[in-house]
Amino acid sequence: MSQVFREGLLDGQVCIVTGGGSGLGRVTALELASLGAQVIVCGRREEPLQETAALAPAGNVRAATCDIREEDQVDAFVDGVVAEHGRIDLLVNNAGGQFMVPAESITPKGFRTVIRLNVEGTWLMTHAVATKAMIPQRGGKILSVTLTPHNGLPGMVHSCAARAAVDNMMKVLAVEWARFDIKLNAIAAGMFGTDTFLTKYPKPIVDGAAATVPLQRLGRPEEIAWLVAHLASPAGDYTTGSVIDVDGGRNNYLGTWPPGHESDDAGNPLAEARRHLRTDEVPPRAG
Ligand SMILES: CCCCC/C=C/C(=O)SCCNC(=O)CCNC(=O)[C@H](O)C(C)(C)COP(=O)(O)OP(=O)(O)OC[C@H]1O[C@@H](n2cnc3c(N)ncnc32)[C@H](O)[C@@H]1OP(=O)(O)O
Ligand SMILES: NC(=O)C1=CN([C@@H]2O[C@H](COP(=O)(O)OP(=O)(O)OC[C@H]3O[C@@H](n4cnc5c(N)ncnc54)[C@H](OP(=O)(O)O)[C@@H]3O)[C@@H](O)[C@H]2O)C=CC1
Repeated sequence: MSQVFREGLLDGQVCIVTGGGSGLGRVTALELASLGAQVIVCGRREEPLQETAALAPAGNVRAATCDIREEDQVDAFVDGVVAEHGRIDLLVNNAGGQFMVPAESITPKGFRTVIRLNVEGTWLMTHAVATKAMIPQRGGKILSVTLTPHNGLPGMVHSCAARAAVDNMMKVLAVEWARFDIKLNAIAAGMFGTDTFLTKYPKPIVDGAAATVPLQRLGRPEEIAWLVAHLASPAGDYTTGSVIDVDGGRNNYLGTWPPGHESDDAGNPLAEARRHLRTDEVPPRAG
């Protein structure tokens, strides 16, 4: 049962969540399912997908393997969903990722790997779902999980380039496909305490991550899932072409306010002394 939304909010919707076998994708798939949607999760590995399906009490999550980088697999997967359910209401492009290394150490193959997964994989899924289901049925929603801060993450130049491309892909398609009533948005995630996030990156970076967020904590996966559910519901019907940051404020400032050297002894932000104008200093009225 959802902690936020009413039961049955998404009854009848058919939703795909890529990368639904773990982390943000799993929690999102289960939230959509708890609201009555039929959810199909895909990823490369069968086992974690089946685990997600088993976690849905109503049995309305189905698992299917699909590597989003492979055109044939994407076509077969989307054809299968349309054959079984007749329509697709929501695609969540959540599958993605990268490795963190300094730019000068990234090989051409490494750069291509990340671009191929995040840009081409997202495009293949988006194009297949649109052409096979949403354009013919005249409607649907596509959400792509990307990254903040938008001015870039050192150590992840490939992924930052890729996610900026996806942000823009959603914006352009929101204009082109408005004539088919397809809404597309990006959800730019900050840092969320998923198993991969907590184990993949160097420990000092993970340990120090919350301190770089104005709200001083990592995101909780359900905070992505709730936004997806909101946008999937009628509350999201007028939102398209947006990049929505869910990052505890991190896109706007890399840290808390005030930083140590800009605070007084009590930790309050420094402020200039208020200047009181004398009456003979008041500027004359214009005109
Ligand atoms: C701390 C700030 C975090 C900011 C917020 C972001 C958080 C997150 O996104 S958390 C969730 C992340 N989840 C993932 O990244 C999961 C998906 N990722 C992957 O599957 C891999 O990381 C992938 C993107 C590299 C793709 O894997 P795969 O297709 O299996 O690719 P290979 O492992 O075969 O590697 C191909 C190629 O890429 C280069 N490479 C891979 N890893 C590294 C590395 N650690 N350092 C340098 N280069 C790497 C390399 O060129 C590989 O080819 P070979 O050298 O021939 O192996
Ligand atoms: N956690 C965080 O702090 C943040 C995460 N993000 C992004 O959010 C998304 C989810 O992240 P998170 O849950 O933390 O990470 P996970 O590593 O848990 O999720 C990635 C998922 O994508 C799947 N996947 C990877 N490659 C492919 C592929 N070629 N085809 C199909 N599925 C694939 C994986 O399954 P399998 O290996 O079985 O294929 C896995 O389930 C990712 O795009 C991530 O980069 C963005 C910002 C912050």
